[in-house]
Amino acid sequence: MEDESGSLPPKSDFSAWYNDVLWRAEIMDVRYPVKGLYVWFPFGFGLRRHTYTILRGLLDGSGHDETLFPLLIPKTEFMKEAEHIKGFEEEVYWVTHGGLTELDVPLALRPTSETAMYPMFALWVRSHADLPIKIYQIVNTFRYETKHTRPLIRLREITSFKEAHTAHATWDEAAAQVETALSLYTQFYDDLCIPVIISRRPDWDKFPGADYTMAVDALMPDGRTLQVGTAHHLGTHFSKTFNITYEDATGEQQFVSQTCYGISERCIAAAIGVHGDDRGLVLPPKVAPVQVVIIPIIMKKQAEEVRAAAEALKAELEATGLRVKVDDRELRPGAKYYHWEMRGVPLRIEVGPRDLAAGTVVAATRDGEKMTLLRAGLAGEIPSVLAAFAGRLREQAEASLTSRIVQAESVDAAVEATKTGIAVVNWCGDEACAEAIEKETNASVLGTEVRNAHIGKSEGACIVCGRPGTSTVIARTY
Ligand SMILES: Nc1ncnc2c1ncn2[C@@H]1O[C@H](COS(=O)(=O)NC(=O)[C@@H](N)CS)[C@@H](O)[C@H]1O
Ligand SMILES: [Zn+2]
Repeated sequence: MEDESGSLPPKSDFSAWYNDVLWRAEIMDVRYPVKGLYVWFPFGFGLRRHTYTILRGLLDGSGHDETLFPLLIPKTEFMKEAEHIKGFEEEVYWVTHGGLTELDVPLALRPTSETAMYPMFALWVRSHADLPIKIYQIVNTFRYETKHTRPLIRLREITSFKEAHTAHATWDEAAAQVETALSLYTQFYDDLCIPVIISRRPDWDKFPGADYTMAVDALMPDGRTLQVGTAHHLGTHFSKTFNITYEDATGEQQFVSQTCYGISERCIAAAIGVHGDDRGLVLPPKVAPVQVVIIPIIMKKQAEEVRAAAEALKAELEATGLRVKVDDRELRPGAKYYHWEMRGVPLRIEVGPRDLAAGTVVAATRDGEKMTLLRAGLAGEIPSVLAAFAGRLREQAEASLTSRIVQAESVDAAVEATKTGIAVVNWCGDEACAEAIEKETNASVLGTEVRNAHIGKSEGACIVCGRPGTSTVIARTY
């Protein structure tokens, strides 16, 4: 499937680079004959698997139980929560027939699973002792997106939709769970070496049926932000609709308070976009399908010894849990370097006759650090080499984000700042002022109550009307 002809566009031409690298690094095959649906190549599927292993570990480690609900939702349930319907009625796919038989109740393909899960929550929750519920599932969901679809970014079948849903005795407990979700997401993106900005979405952008929405945004190389996660406080909107109640200590029936929080394969789009370079992917070691590639330098003499040494090293590194490949194809080394750099392999180790004689190897990390390492005890060195590489990825991404966050004291300054990144402005919270800002900047109000080490909690006059405002992030978005 590899297409060596021609070269990858420069990353500065991000849209072309992104589409091309998904093909050349064998992540996704976009030729599937349904708009917004794409095929995972095996290498890409490995990247997905390692990424979601981290996410599962964080969820399981913070008291969530993984589960699985049906894909099909009866229209009777789907149509129960008014705001939810309004928010999704233009996006939901309907199944109307089973074979030649028309269904008496049309079935929705889940766009998200509130209306599949919450009728069951009503059966599960009787007393206080049944709370909290903290479950998640990693499933495919379907949204008839009318905006420009893009692999990993805006899909009609979201293949890797991690949705968590919780139920609590009180509103405050649910609010605390939203905070837990946000710190879990921050840890997850830190594992991917991706810095994020967390903010509270304006009310017109919150999840349909939620009290409020907290969002996690990453900044992509083209200066647009990508919403890579959200956490919603649902209050009692859904528990009132689906009658999810528990008997409290006084014997009163109380509606539960709920949250839900989701991440899709956009997390992989962010890892590809934020870290990639002109030679292809640059993958954080924790998620790289191949963490170390060994290149035997085959010469006439000692060819067999070199091959054997490469295989022995592979076995030794795999024994420590690393994902290792030996590339002994009949290709010149440069072609091999190109192949694995395209696939973002964090560490390359060259083994040749000179190395055998010297008892060393030449190692190169994907960001260009070259070093000669002792062959003896090499396996013990790799984790720190990879950790240092991940640290450099994190620093570079952090620097790239902060260099594109600009405090803007006026609408004109916000127009300039949002051409390349994120403007931080004071906004009074009035929708009319937001519309004025969005119109002038051709960007969006991402949110308020901003949480990011580099963005202060400034207060000051709204840049439109002059009334008291608070710091708000503005950016062009996907
Ligand atoms: N069409 C899409 N393609 C890829 N990812 C998407 C798409 N729509 C939403 N997402 C991602 O999925 C996340 C969760 O979606 S959501 O609508 O905000 N929230 C929910 O559906 C809630 N039920 C929480 S699970 C979003 O933050 C966004 O990162
Ligand atoms: Zn204002």
